[in-house]
Amino acid sequence: MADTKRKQKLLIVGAGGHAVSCIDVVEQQGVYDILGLVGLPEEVGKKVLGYEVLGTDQDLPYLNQYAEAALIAVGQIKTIAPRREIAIQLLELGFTVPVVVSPHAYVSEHAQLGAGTIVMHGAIINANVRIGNFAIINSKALLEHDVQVGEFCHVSTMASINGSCRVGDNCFIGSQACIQDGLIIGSNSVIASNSLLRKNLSEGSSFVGHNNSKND
Ligand SMILES: CC(=O)SCCNC(=O)CCNC(=O)[C@H](O)C(C)(C)COP(=O)(O)OP(=O)(O)OC[C@H]1O[C@@H](n2cnc3c(N)ncnc32)[C@H](O)[C@@H]1OP(=O)(O)O
Repeated sequence: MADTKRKQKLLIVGAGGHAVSCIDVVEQQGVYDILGLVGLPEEVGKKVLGYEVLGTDQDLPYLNQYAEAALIAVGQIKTIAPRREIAIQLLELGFTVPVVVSPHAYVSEHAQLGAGTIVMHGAIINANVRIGNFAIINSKALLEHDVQVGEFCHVSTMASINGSCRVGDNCFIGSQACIQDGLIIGSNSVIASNSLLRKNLSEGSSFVGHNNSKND
């Protein structure tokens, strides 16, 4: 018998590069039908991978009639402000904010993912990992056993967060950064791509390079 179960409609909020990657993950996951995107005024009408930018964030109340769920697909490097503002708006309007996980990622059954979080292709999330709401776990990122990552964090492509690390809220971990096991990274920190972190970081830190020496 044909599968008549209707897929839930999902709105993609954001229409740039990160949105392109998010669409691919949503399509591969196969759980939602993408209604379209929300973008900047100058992006309205353009198509991204065949999906139309239907309006701006001003149109979210209207679009909510046609899509129950929404995914924030605005990227995040130096500031989380746009993602946080959109999250507040979506929750106030009553959108559901699902967890989106690529079928090409490995997520342990013993891991917990917060609402609105996306896990992209090739990521590995090992046992006992806990991730907060609205995080981006980008392609091929590795979160090892017992890691905790707060809300609104972006763990970028191929970054490695080793066992038992604790990352606060609103952090950016750049592409291919490596965090030694057991470290604590304070909230609102930015770690540049390719960095090697061997010591804790206090809240609001900006870190570039390698802190190899005990005297750093
Ligand atoms: C799928 C995706 O695309 S996800 C996105 C993936 N992208 C990334 O991971 C890259 C993210 N960006 C970074 O890591 C940036 O370096 C940031 C955000 C930490 C800092 O950016 P900015 O504030 O613009 O700093 P800027 O690029 O001007 O560099 C400042 C200085 O630090 C140096 N620097 C910056 N990044 C690095 C790095 N990763 N390693 C070594 N040195 C660096 C620069 O050479 C520059 O040095 P100078 O002042 O002597 O010239």
